[in-house]
Amino acid sequence: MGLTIVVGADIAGVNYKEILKADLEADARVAEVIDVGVRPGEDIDYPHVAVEAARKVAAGEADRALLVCGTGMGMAISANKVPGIRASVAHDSFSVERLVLSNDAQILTLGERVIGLQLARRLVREWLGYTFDPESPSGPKVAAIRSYEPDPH
Ligand SMILES: O=C[C@H](O)[C@H](O)COP(=O)(O)O
Repeated sequence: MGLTIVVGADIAGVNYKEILKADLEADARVAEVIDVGVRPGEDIDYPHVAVEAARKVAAGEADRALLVCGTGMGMAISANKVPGIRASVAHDSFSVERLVLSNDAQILTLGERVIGLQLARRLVREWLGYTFDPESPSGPKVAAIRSYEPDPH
């Protein structure tokens, strides 16, 4: 079964978001892409977009989210306010791998003002290929993160 992925951006990340969204829609591993904005030309501050996307993931409406702002940092900080969400910026191949395989993060954030477009596209392609294994040595560490949630589950 294909992945359902939420995409979102602020005004600083919307150009990459539109391109990455098209890449995701063309990828056979993706069943559905949910775009929470912004639309090109629209200006909504990144925390609102990040939390809307993260809530969809936390509610089980989507498997993952890809969020783009100027640096990726504000999107990650904001998304992590939603209980159960693990989000981080990752701008290199190894970090993207470990974000899923070590940290079971559901949200990848990218910075349009930091990395080139072709690297961003490559990283998103790679990101789709990773699946966390709860039986791996990283499993208990992620369980430990979850144990600090206000409502551990
Ligand atoms: O993390 C924040 C993002 O980079 C955002 O796109 C830009 O935020 P700023 O306008 O506050 O620098």
